[in-house]
Amino acid sequence: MTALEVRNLHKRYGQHVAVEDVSFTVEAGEIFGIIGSNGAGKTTTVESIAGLRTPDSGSISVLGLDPVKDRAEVRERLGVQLQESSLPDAIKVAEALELYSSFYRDPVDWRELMELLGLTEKRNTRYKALSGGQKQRLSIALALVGNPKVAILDELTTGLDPQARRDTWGLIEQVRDSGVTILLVTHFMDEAERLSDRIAVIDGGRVAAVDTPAGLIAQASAMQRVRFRVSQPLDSSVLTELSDVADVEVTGDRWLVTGRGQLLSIVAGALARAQVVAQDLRVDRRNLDDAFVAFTGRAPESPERSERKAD
Ligand SMILES: Nc1ncnc2c1ncn2[C@@H]1O[C@H](COP(=O)(O)OP(=O)(O)OP(=O)(O)O)[C@@H](O)[C@H]1O
Repeated sequence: MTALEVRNLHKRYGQHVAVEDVSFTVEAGEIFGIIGSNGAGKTTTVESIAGLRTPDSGSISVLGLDPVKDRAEVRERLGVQLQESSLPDAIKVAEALELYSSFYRDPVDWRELMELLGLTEKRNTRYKALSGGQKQRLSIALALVGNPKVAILDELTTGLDPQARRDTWGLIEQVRDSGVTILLVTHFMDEAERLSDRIAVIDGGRVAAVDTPAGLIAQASAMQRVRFRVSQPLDSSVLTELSDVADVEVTGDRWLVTGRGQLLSIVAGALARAQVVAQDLRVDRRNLDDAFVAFTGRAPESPERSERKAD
């Protein structure tokens, strides 16, 4: 079943085109990642889905509803955690959750949610006194308190330390397993790769690619690299004459073979036939960072650069 459908979305601010042409479909129960550099158009896209911005053209369907025409119904079914929450400094954790739950027809038990997100101990703490990680967890709780079928999480772990990021990922998987479809906006490749069932790469207001993390990596890196060391002489023609091998580099006793297909077993077979024992034989693992560079021509941002202490 389709949970979200975006077709030919276009949005400009004055003369500046923020979203040129974005289309994708999210199936119910998926974690669907949206990755892209700063200014790629991610937030404009998800805020249009949430009905917070009105597209200039294109269509959006959220569980069969139009976010602009059916705003009230969409609000009931869609939970949104945006980049910056705008809670008053003086509001306490429990007050915020109780207040937000009163906005919905069929909210979850906010006390259970507070417990699930590890905030019960902080129930009487004012918003301004929470740490970065606690504020983040509260904003996730507020996005989920209305018992949504679909949740939008924008820059989920920006500013969290590595442990808090991993804890948050575990939590999001739990939320997905409870049946909520999740649209996850991030510019962190490790987060997108770890959590997403499928990912859209957005670049310059357009969708550059949509696939599973493994599919994106495979699309972007047809070439593989195999490394090994040898302690005895080896004639490079043993490898260069293989049809799947594109290049062989030798530095001292270190060999680097670039090629296609099942390169590791092809190289291992050739070495065995030449009766050469290779040490440290390994294939370079390609990751989503490599795929991102291939699709956008830009390096992804690293989490460390935007990290601040969380708890
Ligand atoms: N309200 C606005 N008025 C004018 N320009 C805007 C507005 N909102 C966004 N933009 C511009 O539109 C482009 C897309 O912005 P958007 O926030 O959608 O990108 P993003 O991919 O979410 O970026 P980031 O990762 O930095 O949040 C950017 O160039 C941005 O400066």
